[in-house]
Amino acid sequence: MMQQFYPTVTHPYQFELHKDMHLATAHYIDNERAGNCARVHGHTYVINITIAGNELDETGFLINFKHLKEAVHGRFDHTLLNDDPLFAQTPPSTEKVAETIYTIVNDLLTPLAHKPVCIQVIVRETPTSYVVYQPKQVQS
Ligand SMILES: Nc1nc2c(c(=O)[nH]1)N=C([C@H](O)[C@H](O)COP(=O)(O)OP(=O)(O)OP(=O)(O)O)CN2
Ligand SMILES: [Zn+2]
Repeated sequence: MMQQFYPTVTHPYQFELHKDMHLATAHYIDNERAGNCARVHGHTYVINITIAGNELDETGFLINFKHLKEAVHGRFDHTLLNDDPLFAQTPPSTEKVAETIYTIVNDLLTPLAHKPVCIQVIVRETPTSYVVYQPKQVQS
C-alpha cells in the first residue's frame, strides 16, 4: 500500500504494529510563499502509523486497528483540513499533518494500562512527496 518503503525505527519493544490508511482530504496553505498550494486542492493521503510495546491487552492487541482508523480517518476523511480546530493555529502542511496525527494517536494510547507507544507516523501527500515524523524519545 505504501509506495516505495517503510522507514524503520530502531526500538527496544517486542511488538511492532502498523496501520495503513488512506485519507481523501482537501487543504490549502494560507501563505503566498506556498505557490499553487495556497489554493484549495485535494490529496489522497497515504498514512502509516507505527505502534510498539511489550505488553498486550486482554484481547491480545497492542491497540485495535479499528480504533486507530476511527481516530484518524474518522476525523479527517472527506474534510477540509483547514476547518479542523487542530489546524486553526498552524498550516496543514505534510509535516504538521504527520505531527498532528501523532498527537491524536498518542492521546489515544496514553490512558492504556499496557502502555503501547506511537513511534512513527508517515504521511505521503503525493506519489513523490512524504514526511516521516518520530517523537524525540525514539529518535536515534
Ligand atoms: N515541505 C513541504 N513542501 C510542500 C508541501 C508540504 O506540505 N510540505 N506541500 C505542497 C503542496 O501542498 C503540494 O500539494 C504538494 O507538492 P508537490 O510534492 O510539489 O506536488 P507535485 O505533485 O507537483 O510534485 P512533483 O514531484 O513535482 O510532481 C508543496 N510543498
Ligand atoms: Zn497539498
